[in-house]
Amino acid sequence: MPIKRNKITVVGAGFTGATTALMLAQKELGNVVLVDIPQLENPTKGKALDMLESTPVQGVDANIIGTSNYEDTSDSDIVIITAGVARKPGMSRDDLVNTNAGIVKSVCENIKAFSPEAYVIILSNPVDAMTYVAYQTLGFPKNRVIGQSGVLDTARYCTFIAQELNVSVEDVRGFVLGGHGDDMVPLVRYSNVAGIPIEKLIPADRIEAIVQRARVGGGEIVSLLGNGSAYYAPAASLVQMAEAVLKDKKRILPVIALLKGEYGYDNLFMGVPAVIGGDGIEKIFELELTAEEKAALDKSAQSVRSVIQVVSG
Ligand SMILES: NC(=O)C1=CN([C@@H]2O[C@H](COP(=O)(O)OP(=O)(O)OC[C@H]3O[C@@H](n4cnc5c(N)ncnc54)[C@H](O)[C@@H]3O)[C@@H](O)[C@H]2O)C=CC1
Ligand SMILES: O=C([O-])CC(=O)C(=O)O
Repeated sequence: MPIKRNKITVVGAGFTGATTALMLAQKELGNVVLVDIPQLENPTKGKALDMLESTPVQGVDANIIGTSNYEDTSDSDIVIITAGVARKPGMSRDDLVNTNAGIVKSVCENIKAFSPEAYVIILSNPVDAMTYVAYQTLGFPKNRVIGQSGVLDTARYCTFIAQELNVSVEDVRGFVLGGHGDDMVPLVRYSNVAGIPIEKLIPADRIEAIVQRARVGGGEIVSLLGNGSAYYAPAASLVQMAEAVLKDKKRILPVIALLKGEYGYDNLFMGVPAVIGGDGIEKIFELELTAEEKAALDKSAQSVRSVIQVVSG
């Protein structure tokens, strides 16, 4: 059998979807199929063709097509779901729940029919609840249904730490647990710069300010943009997750996973550190938490549960 390029479908050709498609191609991770609704078929084809025409300049080999026909997505290795509405200033991610649940459900019915073996990565908000909707609709095993929140939240947190210390982002390690809402839990105790705990480098009041800014980092961008939400850092996060699966990298990334007792939660989708490799979510890492950290995580879990309740009827 000849070796073939990976096939990656990106559903939703808006800001996050189009940016993700371009970044996937730029990293030569595979051929990309960009899907949007039939009413936007021509603009979707146009975006894909424009991206394709950038490949000779960049010296990368990746086919990119735009479509509204799921037959074109058949047998994708990975499907990334960005379809749905984005929030505007004054809205919370949870305000999108009913509209986006309908969209994610219909998208997943098509994925199930055309790419039954795919690994599926969900971005649409409120993303913890949308990962639940995807899991319910797809009926795929839990290792193949992965939500994106923690890679982005951690990237924001690490950006602010690097800015504070004026050091390379490459040397900053931190991560964020919990739901993708304003009560997410950046774990200060497990954050370091070149192995040095940040508590030894940054005063407590500045750490608290950084944690708070990371928690509302999505809202900061929404306020600045005025009509939509972040897309460059979210797309980069999706690409890192897809790359970890496609190259079986076994990266430890914070992802939204179905918890079956881990951290004391049962049947809840929420952000936790996990090994991401060729079989999707291969292992969830459980960390010891202080009483204060666990209380913060319980609060975040409660927020996620209440949104999931809206869509679970
Ligand atoms: N989890 C996370 O960290 C993040 C989540 N998001 C979420 O991602 C979603 C997309 O954001 P943007 O790309 O900025 O929005 P956008 O409005 O630019 O693009 C969304 C696209 O989805 C398409 N769409 C709607 N229904 C569809 C369907 N049934 N099938 C295929 N395509 C469909 C729309 O036509 C539109 O082109 C939003 O829900 C946003 O809140 C955005 C950034 C980060
Ligand atoms: O804030 C939003 O609505 C989009 C998002 O999830 C983020 O950028 O973190």
